[in-house]
Amino acid sequence: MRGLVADYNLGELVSFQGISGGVENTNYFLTTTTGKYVLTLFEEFEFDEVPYFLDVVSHLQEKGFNVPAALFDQQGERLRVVQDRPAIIVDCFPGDIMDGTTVESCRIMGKVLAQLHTAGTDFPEQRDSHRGMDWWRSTSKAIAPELEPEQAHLLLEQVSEFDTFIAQYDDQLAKGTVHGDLFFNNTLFEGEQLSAIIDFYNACHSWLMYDFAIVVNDWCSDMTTGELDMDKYHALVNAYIHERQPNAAEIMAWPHMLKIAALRFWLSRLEAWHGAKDDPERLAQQHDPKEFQRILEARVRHVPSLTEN
Ligand SMILES: Nc1ncnc2c1ncn2[C@@H]1O[C@H](COP(=O)(O)OP(=O)(O)OP(=O)(O)O)[C@@H](O)[C@H]1O
Ligand SMILES: N[C@@H](CCO)C(=O)O
Repeated sequence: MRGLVADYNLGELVSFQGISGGVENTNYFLTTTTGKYVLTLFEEFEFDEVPYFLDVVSHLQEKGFNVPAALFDQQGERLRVVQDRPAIIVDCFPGDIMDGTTVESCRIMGKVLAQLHTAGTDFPEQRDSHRGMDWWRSTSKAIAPELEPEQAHLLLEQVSEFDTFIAQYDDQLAKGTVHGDLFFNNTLFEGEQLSAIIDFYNACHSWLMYDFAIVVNDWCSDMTTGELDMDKYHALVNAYIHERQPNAAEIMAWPHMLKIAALRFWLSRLEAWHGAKDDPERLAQQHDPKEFQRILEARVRHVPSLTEN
């Protein structure tokens, strides 16, 4: 670690500490004589896949967002290899992960999400999601036999319903560069102020309404029931719409996007859960798939309108 830090213009290493929060990458807080930083080792991507994500973040940083762009070492490299993994160092932002969302934080997120979507539309690179349509079609077929019949039916039925919808309306829905995983635990707040958005490693070129739905499902749902907290929902949705008005097809797509966004995280959690089931230590670190099963079931029962708030 001392040798790595010495390759950057960050002064000398004082201390470092592993971060236990994440599930996808390996992260460390670094304290040096010039400040605090975060080292990320990418566990899911090979070296050549990482530059896209670094370019997304630097594009958004240039547009004024508080996002963690990779720092350059003394050779002018921002992507390194550490312990055989691609690795970067970024600034450590002030603020904390909230224990839960509030109506006010939802309002802030709605506004900033619409601004992020607008800022991402002129990003020149396009990358399909590695957890997009192809992935959920094949993974749902692979996971379904492991589920109770009722759950398997829900999963396969929803994938098929979305296929039918998107075949007809895809070209009418705005696409752009989106975060893809903007859960509240990927934001830092200092009091009521949003101080940073982190973890852009699910960024991709996709439907803006899909990204909007990912955010609403996580920020506005009661995780124990899956139901929406309507005060949070109105705050987030109204703030978004105030900044970026969805077109008629996007408004019609809203229930489909909320359902498929819930399914995507139900499925990724199921996949991770099944992958870890023989290793109790890894299993204990996994997010609970049931939370997103309940959110999907709640969205199948009812989706509030996007516009009549
Ligand atoms: N630039 C940063 N500034 C401050 N804290 C950070 C920064 N990057 C990461 N962290 C801290 O590290 C934690 C894990 O980071 P991150 O969410 O990127 O990991 P991850 O493995 O991708 O997590 P997950 O997959 O669960 O979303 C964050 O919750 C946050 O506490
Ligand atoms: N936000 C994801 C984990 C990281 O991709 C989840 O909660 O399932």
